[in-house]
Amino acid sequence: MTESMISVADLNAHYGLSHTLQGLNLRVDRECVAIMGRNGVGKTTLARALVGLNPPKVEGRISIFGTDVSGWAPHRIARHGVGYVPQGRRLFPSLTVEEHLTLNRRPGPTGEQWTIQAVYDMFPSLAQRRKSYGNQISGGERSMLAIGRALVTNPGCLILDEPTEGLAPSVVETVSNGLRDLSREGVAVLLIEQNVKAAALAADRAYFMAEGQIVYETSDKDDMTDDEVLGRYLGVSA
Ligand SMILES: Nc1ncnc2c1ncn2[C@@H]1O[C@H](COP(=O)(O)OP(=O)(O)OP(=O)(O)O)[C@@H](O)[C@H]1O
Repeated sequence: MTESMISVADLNAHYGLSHTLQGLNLRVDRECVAIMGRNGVGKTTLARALVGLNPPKVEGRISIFGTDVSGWAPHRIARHGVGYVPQGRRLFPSLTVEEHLTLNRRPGPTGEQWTIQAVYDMFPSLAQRRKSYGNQISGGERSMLAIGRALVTNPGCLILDEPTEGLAPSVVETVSNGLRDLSREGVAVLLIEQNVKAAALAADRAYFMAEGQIVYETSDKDDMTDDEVLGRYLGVSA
């Protein structure tokens, strides 16, 4: 059997005495996989561990494209072909929309198809704001720019931490459809998402996370939005 694009085995993370990730296992192939879970269960900690932004203590194995990247620095993981859309977006107030894209643009494992124009085609409102600075755009535009900035690196794997936060429903749909299409083109997409409808639209499979572990896995879209399932594993409803 060939190794998955992302493979995580027995991942543990600690913040001081707090054991945040507790022996977590997951895999992502050429598909879109959602991670769903309540606030504070460790979703961001997981995303950060995958891209090398570690809390004080992390143990376990993280393999990306068949290479063990455990302990690698974030820039090395990025160069390996991993795109990351962080929560909080981390944009630069002194750079324009276009400069954010230009500075990050490079060919990646999937070639060069994600040009700046391709990002503008996906998010037309960014094209209109191309000369605006990172601190002069709306929350939704910030999310779009953070996604665009990851896409122009032409990643082979894309990790997104609540990318639809702050987006209008029509743009949520654009993003979800875009992520689904990206996975169809062979990119491994790991989508942390609290918007269950957005997750179900984009994802082929979902992991439900609670207290630092995966507690449920499904590839049934109805399950992903089912009130009984969501209530049982996440304590929320769709
Ligand atoms: N820098 C830190 N120092 C200490 N504890 C932290 C730190 N960052 C996160 N934690 C704790 O680790 C746990 C997991 O946090 P994390 O941000 O990974 O959760 P999350 O599932 O992404 O939550 P949310 O959906 O609210 O973003 C929480 O209890 C949080 O308080």
